[in-house]
Amino acid sequence: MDSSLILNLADEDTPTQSKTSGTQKGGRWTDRLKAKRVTKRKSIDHEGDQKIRSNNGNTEEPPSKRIRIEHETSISSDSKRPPAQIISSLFTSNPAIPKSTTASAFLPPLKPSNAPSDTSTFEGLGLSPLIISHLSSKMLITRPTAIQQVALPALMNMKQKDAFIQSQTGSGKTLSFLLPILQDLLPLSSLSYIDRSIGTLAIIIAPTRELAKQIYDILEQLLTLRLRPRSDNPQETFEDSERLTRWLIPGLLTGGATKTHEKARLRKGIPILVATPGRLLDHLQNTTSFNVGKCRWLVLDEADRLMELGFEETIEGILKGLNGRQRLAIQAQQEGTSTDSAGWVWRERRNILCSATLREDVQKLAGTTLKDPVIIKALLPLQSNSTLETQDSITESTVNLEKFTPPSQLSQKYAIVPLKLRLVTLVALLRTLLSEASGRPGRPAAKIIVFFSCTDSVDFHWSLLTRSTMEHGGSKEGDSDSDEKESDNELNNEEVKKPSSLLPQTDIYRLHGSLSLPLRLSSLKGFSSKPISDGSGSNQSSILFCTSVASRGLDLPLVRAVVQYDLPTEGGADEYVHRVGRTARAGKGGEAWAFVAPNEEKWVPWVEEHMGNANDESSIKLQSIAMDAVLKSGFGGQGKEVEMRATQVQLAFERWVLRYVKNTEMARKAYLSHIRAYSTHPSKEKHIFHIRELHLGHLAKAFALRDAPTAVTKKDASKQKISQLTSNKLKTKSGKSRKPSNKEMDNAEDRMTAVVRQQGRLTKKGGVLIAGDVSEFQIATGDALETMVRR
Ligand SMILES: Nc1ncnc2c1ncn2[C@@H]1O[C@H](COP(=O)(O)OP(=O)(O)OP(=O)(O)O)[C@@H](O)[C@H]1O
Repeated sequence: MDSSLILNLADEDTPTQSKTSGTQKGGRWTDRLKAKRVTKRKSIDHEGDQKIRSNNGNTEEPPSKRIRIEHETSISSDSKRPPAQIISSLFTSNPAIPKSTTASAFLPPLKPSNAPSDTSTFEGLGLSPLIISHLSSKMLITRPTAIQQVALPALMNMKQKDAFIQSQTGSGKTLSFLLPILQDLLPLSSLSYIDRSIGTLAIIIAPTRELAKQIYDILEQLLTLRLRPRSDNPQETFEDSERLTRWLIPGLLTGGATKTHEKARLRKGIPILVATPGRLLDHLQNTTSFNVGKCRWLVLDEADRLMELGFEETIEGILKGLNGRQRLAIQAQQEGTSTDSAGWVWRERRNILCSATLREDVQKLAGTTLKDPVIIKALLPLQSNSTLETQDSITESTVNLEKFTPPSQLSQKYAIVPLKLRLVTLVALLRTLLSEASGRPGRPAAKIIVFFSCTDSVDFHWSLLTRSTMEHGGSKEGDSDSDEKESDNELNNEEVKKPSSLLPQTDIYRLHGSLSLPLRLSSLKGFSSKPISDGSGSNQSSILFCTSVASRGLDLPLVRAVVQYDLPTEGGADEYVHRVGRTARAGKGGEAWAFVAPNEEKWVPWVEEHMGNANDESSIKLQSIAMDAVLKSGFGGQGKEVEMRATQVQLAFERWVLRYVKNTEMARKAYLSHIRAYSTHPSKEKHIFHIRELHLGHLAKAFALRDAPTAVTKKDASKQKISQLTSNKLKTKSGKSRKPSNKEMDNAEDRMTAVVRQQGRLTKKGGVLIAGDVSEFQIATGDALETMVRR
């Protein structure tokens, strides 16, 4: 084996001091290198004990030193010398978990705040019987939610003006505006000349393509509406009757199709249009056949997101375009040059803004878009004496009246997890959440969403969990090199779904903004589709790994839990509420989990305070769950066995990362991107999330790296130039990348296992790791992890 192979892995845990003390001046370079290695190994032996002391009264190294990782560590393929990687136990040298946050009392879920009403009916609100019957027979919607109770009468009253709808996540805002639009347009079906060439009568703007598609799908469902049979023929069924909504063609303008294709559709006429802002403005400016002169409704959905994405000017352009075209259309009719609208009743366009929050920027948008708006919102929590209200203007008191809160039935939990243990705790938590759903006949399979900080982290964790196994090689395709080509192991950009052997009967999907639109849509469709039975009576569960791209507005049915593995870097507490709002929708139950590092514990009271009033008895509280309990329920076993199993899982991940250079590079890229994302927390959150507080060596473990991968200096980190730093690879002398040998990997693992065993944390019987109580662990497959936990 080539003894000149160099692993350019940096070691953040070795004090800079040790580098200097181990520096031998003069002599041959090989001697200098040997001296450096000896110093290095010594420092590794004391890793953890010297660097970051535990909470037993010992001090921690100042944060500024922690992020200085400056020297390279060499690795020799000489079997007598263990590779100089950091081989640390997962369970030592972790910062203390504050006692107050190890576990808190069970908080019983409250009455749902976004559920359909028990008492109110759609009939009572004045909705057409035709629409009511369609809602109940085709969409299984029988009673209105709180926001629908107040929005429908207000919006169906044509004397009312522009409106602002504000309500919790999952409370049914979409139907609050779609139903009044439908009720308004339906009577036009009886006009003799009506067909799709009437042009666009209603436009709904959504900030992203996914949201636009979701609204379009609901609209399509609504527009399959049929009128009652008009003939006396008893043979004719409701289904056979003429569909008088046939002219009400829904359309989607998101830039997904070619412009020529979109233009052709617009020329034919699209009476109800769902669009993203940029594409809509483009057609308003450039497509002369786009007939919007008679447009009666304009809805801006997810207004807060529209503002965050910088669409303010685009929306101003859209308003100008619509107003201009309407003026021209009226003028043409007055001058008798228009023939398509004889008898048409012109009506001023009604503008509606929907948002879960009424922040300053949303108020600004309301100011430019809405004329004397009425505020429509449901005061929550919805109790028998609660009020539903409309107000005549947006005032300061309106804005401050309520904080943006998640649905009250949502169970919100958090666990304080040291950085080194994040990865294994995530696996344990997912296994627990899945196990609660599996194996129980009649229960639907679990759907879980996991949020990561950035695209690279999503891709890395997706690859890691879907390709690694507990088999010795750590890689799915097999143990020997011949079984698996490195190229097969690369991330395939066309793939969004894969099963995971660590999470039985589960497909993992991924979603982020760097995927193409068709892939994003197919990922969402796959994740939210009905679970397929595997023939044994149990259903396939699904997990979605995603960035914040999935936090707003997406209505993914029956999501059982939302896990915020990385807390939001943008959008503060509101973003947290949007993310958790992907579960507990329309009165259903749900769980939200947040991973909090020990140094981030101030986040908990901070987010609680932002969601509710601290002095109020009914203020929102997050329940603390001890990390040990999560590990135990995920991996099973008693006492130290839990730690042993977690260690085995971590080792499997590390093996996979080391197996191919591509894997290592993916892990490093994700690690660096994560640090970069972490550094973007706004300054007002720096007292909670400061990059100086990140222990980079421990964080590396969370990316299954045995070392912090690069020479990250404090200066560089703060300047966010991390990505530009040299990436570390196993290199040959000639500079070519190579993967570590099996021996190198085994040596590293033996040392890690030895560290754990020395501390009395690992027991071995006949070479087999022992497990305790099997019944704790409910998932069963033929995988090695299951075999291990069942022993
Ligand atoms: N009256 C109702 N009864 C039962 N389910 C309903 C009712 N109205 C809406 N829903 C369902 O509730 C879910 C959430 O609706 P919707 O997506 O409109 O919520 P939202 O308030 O817009 O949420 P977000 O703020 O997260 O975008 C959807 O699956 C929808 O079909």
